[in-house]
Amino acid sequence: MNSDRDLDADRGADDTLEFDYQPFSLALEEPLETAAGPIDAREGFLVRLVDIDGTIGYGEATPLPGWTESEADCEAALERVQPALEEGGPSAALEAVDQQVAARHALSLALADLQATRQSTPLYRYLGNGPMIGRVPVNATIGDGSPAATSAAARRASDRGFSCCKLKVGLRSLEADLERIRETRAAVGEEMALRVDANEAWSYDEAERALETLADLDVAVLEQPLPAGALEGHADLRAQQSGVDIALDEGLLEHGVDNICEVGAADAVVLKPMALGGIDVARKLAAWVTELGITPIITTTIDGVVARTGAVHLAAAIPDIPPCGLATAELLAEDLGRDPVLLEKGAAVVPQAKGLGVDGVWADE
Ligand SMILES: O=C(O)CCC(=O)C1=CC=C[C@@H](O)[C@@H]1C(=O)O
Ligand SMILES: [Mg+2]
Repeated sequence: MNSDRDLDADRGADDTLEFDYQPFSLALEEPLETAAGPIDAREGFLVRLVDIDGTIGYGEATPLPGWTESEADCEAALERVQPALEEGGPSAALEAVDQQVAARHALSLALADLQATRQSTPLYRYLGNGPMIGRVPVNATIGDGSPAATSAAARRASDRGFSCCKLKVGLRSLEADLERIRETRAAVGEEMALRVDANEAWSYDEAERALETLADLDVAVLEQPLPAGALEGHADLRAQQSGVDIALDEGLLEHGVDNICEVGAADAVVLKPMALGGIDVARKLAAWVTELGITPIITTTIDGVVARTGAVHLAAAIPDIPPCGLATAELLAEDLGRDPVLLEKGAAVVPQAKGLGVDGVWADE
């Protein structure tokens, strides 16, 4: 990717970058029930960089307990950005927030949006220098609920053209979850790709038992069945060769790519740019795991329009990306501004305007 070095090379113009941030709070339509607890609102900070010509770059930090630094640590990191920019430019500012992934995500996204906007190129092309991409495939995200509610939600997704659904499991007994998946498969037919995400809730025995039924029900991916620490356990599940891919999400944050590869713990990894420190970090990880034969899946942490759109551009910069967890706008009851990403037949239509393609989000604009 072009990097903040481009901006540093432009120093002069960038000596006068102005950084600012605004807090926000977004309610969800209804809580997303996960095995790690419900997510009912998302609080964070919208950030903005303005250069001497008035060109703007937006970023978003939406900390999520368990996944990123706390809101207080995030805000403290954002406070360090302006002085660091004045001292040493964009690289120094990124270094000042290096240990706070949500804050770094916000700043690096604002820098990338600014630079892509200056180059009059959509963010995904600035990131990847690749071909024009019109759309990226996305999955519907379905929280815990009764078998009837789960299968009805999957059916609605199918009617809207989604060809992949991810179901949250792990809040009820294994048998009850398997019943939900059985009913869902019956409701959507065999064309729909199904994934399940247990958010670390299962024991090894439960996961092993589950795999047999999941394979019978043609579930494509089982995400984070065991606690993040259980690297060998995930490797053992993979060794069963059930036909169901094992994906690591929390486990990637805990162990990193090298350790996962060493023991062969994953067929796929879930990359949440806002929990990894930025779309630049996530993109490098995606390229690295692809080389190693592991599939990257891009998702959000149920964020506002700025971070979500950044994740769509990231997915568009990755060749042959499988369905990604990017259809999360509809889980929110409100947003920071107009969504430039249309969802059409199970795909996100990638904005082709310059930069992120997000505007009108700053409170006094
Ligand atoms: O991947 C998706 O379909 C949407 C994002 C998603 O599922 C998650 C977002 C935030 C927190 C988590 O509970 C969850 C996940 O574990 O992947
Ligand atoms: Mg997950």
